[in-house]
Amino acid sequence: MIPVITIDGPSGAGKGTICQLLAKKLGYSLLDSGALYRLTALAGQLKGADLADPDVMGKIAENLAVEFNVTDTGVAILLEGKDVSQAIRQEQVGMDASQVAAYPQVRSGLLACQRQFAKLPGLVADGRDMGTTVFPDAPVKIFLTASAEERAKRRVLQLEEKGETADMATILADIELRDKRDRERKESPLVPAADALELDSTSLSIEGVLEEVLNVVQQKLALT
Ligand SMILES: Nc1ncnc2c1ncn2[C@@H]1O[C@H](COP(=O)(O)OP(=O)(O)OP(=O)(O)O)[C@@H](O)[C@H]1O
Ligand SMILES: Nc1ccn([C@@H]2O[C@H](COP(=O)(O)O)[C@@H](O)[C@H]2O)c(=O)n1
Repeated sequence: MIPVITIDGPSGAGKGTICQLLAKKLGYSLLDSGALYRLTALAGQLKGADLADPDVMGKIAENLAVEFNVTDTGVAILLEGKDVSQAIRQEQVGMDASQVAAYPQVRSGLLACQRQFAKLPGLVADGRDMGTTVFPDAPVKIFLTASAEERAKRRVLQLEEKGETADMATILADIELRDKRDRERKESPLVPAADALELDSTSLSIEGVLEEVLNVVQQKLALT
């Protein structure tokens, strides 16, 4: 069986950061499922599609021409051959991704693509429904949270580090809207899997979270 570690949770909880560090440490592959929802939204925008049409967006999701190329500096994400690694990180693309992610047609359109990431020696999967829907049999499931205020603070710092201006009140409102959509949608809502370990990172450093996660992984997978 391929060992899959799922880390789900709301925006800005630190999933991406921890998943990257964990995958590197264990030599596992990495699935950034949020990138697939962002790519679907961006592909829709570039094609001039109606983002409010679930059937149209579902077809776009199912037929995404995407490549993840590992480079010395990180992962280059290509959409139809064009590097969109930066473009998909824009706040507006994140908001559009959160809109189209509520459509069952989009979620089912991305399922097979996500499951193809599971390869030996193992996979670290980052998202909202990794432990509940995409990899329900994963042996290690973590649900990573932090207060909305702390997550907004982290996002503001992250944007400022990239040289962008960020308004705390706007970012907090965006985070709360995304949380609401993710938690209240009918299809694969953001909820911890029954067998997930919940970890609140509000007052933990990145190193502190990684240490706790590694402890859980070592216990569950009996790694040395
Ligand atoms: N425990 C922590 N303490 C302080 N800052 C953190 C912590 N974890 C992550 N961060 C920082 O918070 C920001 C958001 O983290 P990250 O992108 O990993 O969150 P995420 O859960 O993947 O969000 P999203 O789902 O929206 O992509 C980053 O700048 C990251 O360095
Ligand atoms: N498994 C997932 C992953 C993401 N989403 C939605 O996509 C949006 C963008 O994700 P990021 O993690 O890159 O911020 C996010 O706001 C979710 O609405 C999802 O539904 N399921």
